[in-house]
Amino acid sequence: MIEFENVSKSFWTGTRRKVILDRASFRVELGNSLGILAPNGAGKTTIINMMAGLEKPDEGKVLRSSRISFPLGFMGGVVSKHSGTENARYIARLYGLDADYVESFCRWLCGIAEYFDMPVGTYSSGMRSRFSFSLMLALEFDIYLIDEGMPATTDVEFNRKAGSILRERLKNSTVVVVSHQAQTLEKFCRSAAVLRNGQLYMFETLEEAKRLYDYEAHS
Ligand SMILES: Nc1ncnc2c1ncn2[C@@H]1O[C@H](COP(=O)(O)OP(=O)(O)OP(=O)(O)O)[C@@H](O)[C@H]1O
Repeated sequence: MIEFENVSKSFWTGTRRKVILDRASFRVELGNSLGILAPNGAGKTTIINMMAGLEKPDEGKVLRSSRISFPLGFMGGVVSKHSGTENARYIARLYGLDADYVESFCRWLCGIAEYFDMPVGTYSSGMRSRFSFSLMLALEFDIYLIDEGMPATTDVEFNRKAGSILRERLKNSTVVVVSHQAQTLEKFCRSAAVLRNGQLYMFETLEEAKRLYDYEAHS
């Protein structure tokens, strides 16, 4: 579970304070995949980073009691001068997993041929996206964090393979997806929330969340 307890977060832009969350409290429960709808710049990435523990709230607490992934696309743990193989094996060991399995799973899924043995710094942005998505799916988490603002892959075959593995994984785990469009959430999420005026409004269904989101967009 991830629980936000009275969390406030804002950024000072030099002229004003940009509020992302204002004493917001909500929970992500295991087994209830959540989609968060918010317009661009509202703070989707910041919230995902707080869930992952990469960013701290200004006030309040973020309680994390499950195995929570790094955000999809996050390359913080990946060393550019090392190859895909070396990174996959190193990260497998960090998570206490079988390095042979993680390496071969990533090699198979990301489909970047000989580049898997080349330094990650030489990868194109599409290759990097495929590598980080593959790595995330090779590790086992209870909650997967996906920021659709991250570079998406344009490789149709990869998207199909990775999408079906993610859907399979979601039978036993939970996902949090943030997006500015409801369509992205439809595939993965049962419930949904709308980020608005520093609060996260939770709904049981995506339909209900869409109603508030569309109303906001047109008012
Ligand atoms: N370190 C920072 N200092 C100042 N402002 C910041 C900082 N980080 C983010 N912001 C601002 O906070 C707001 C929310 O940023 P965030 O990246 O979380 O939004 P987002 O909803 O993910 O945006 P997008 O959909 O465009 O990716 C933006 O206006 C951004 O410019």
